[in-house]
Amino acid sequence: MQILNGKEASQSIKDALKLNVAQLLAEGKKVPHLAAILVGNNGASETYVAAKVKACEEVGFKSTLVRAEESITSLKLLDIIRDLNNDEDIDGILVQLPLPKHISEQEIINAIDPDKDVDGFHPSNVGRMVLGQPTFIPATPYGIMLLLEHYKVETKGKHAVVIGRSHIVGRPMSILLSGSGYPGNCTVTVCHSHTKNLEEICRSGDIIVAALGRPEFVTAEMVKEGAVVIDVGITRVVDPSKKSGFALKGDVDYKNVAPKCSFITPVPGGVGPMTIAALLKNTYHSCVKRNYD
Ligand SMILES: NC(=O)C1=CN([C@@H]2O[C@H](COP(=O)(O)OP(=O)(O)OC[C@H]3O[C@@H](n4cnc5c(N)ncnc54)[C@H](OP(=O)(O)O)[C@@H]3O)[C@@H](O)[C@H]2O)C=CC1
Ligand SMILES: Nc1nc(=O)c2c([nH]1)NC[C@@H]1CN(c3ccc(C(=O)N[C@@H](CCC(=O)O)C(=O)O)cc3)C=[N+]21
Repeated sequence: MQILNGKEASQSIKDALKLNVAQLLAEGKKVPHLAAILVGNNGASETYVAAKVKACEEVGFKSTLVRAEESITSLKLLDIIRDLNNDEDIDGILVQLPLPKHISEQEIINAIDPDKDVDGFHPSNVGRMVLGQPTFIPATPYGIMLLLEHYKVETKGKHAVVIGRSHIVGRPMSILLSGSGYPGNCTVTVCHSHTKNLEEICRSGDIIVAALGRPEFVTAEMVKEGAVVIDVGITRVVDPSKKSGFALKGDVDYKNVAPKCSFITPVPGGVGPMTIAALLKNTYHSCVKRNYD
């Protein structure tokens, strides 16, 4: 069993980006600039956005955090996005999800300039991804592809089972794994809450991507010997023994599943850090494409 260490792989991506930034500076060019919009004060969202801003600093990008009250109207939020779209220095715009219920996420995403949509959530970028055209790939599935590549995990001809069909993880993951080229060329089964015989389907998976958000859902009985298991899920569960007061749980029963795997991602330290590294890569490419291509 080998651990797919997202902390390590993301560090090597960040090291490469640092060199890219140094090169831009040496050529007297501007550095990549990411704007993150955080609405309300959801604890998990605060943590993730803080981690993204910190990662920007680490590699020498500029970052701007725009905070808005939970009660902000759609119109006001659209104003913020319009200003960021028009700001020439900004290369990437990210609206941290989920948004408060009174705001339509799709309406907000549609307003982001697709050339600055480093999350890859805009319909034009989703369309480009489906067609296999160069575009911003959503950070979590992109990070998983980079992780598979980093560890040279074989994917060609494998049966990949993706649990979850969300627009930010499961759906794009299934499209990327079924695409041609490496890592891809898988035969993909997408599972969701209406899937029958999910256990049986999982057992036939050479690769399992668990992205449903149910702690320890994937048990040892659902995993075949030698499988590759990617655990996307992160759920905070109350744990008084922890300093923070909570523990992070993946969608996989790691202790019992890991011994059966050829490769597995831990939580934390697996997909999470790769998501951030992928976002930085998208932001760098946006900067180069917008300014210097
Ligand atoms: N590590 C990282 O970087 C990231 C981690 N995450 C984590 O990944 C998890 C999933 O996130 P996200 O995709 O946004 O979640 P969503 O809640 O948007 O989607 C969950 C998906 O799982 C399906 N599902 C739910 N319960 C079951 C079940 N019992 N059996 C089969 N399928 C089920 C749902 O089906 P249906 O469509 O039928 O409702 C849905 O398609 C969460 O824990 C989240 O915190 C998310 C983003 C990034
Ligand atoms: N517009 C938008 N884009 C996103 O990419 C996006 C989003 N909204 N909403 C929520 C999800 C979640 N997400 C994570 C990012 C990093 C970690 C991460 O770094 N996790 C660490 C642990 C962090 C901790 O301590 O909580 C790890 O797994 O090691 C996790 C989850 C991005 N998302």
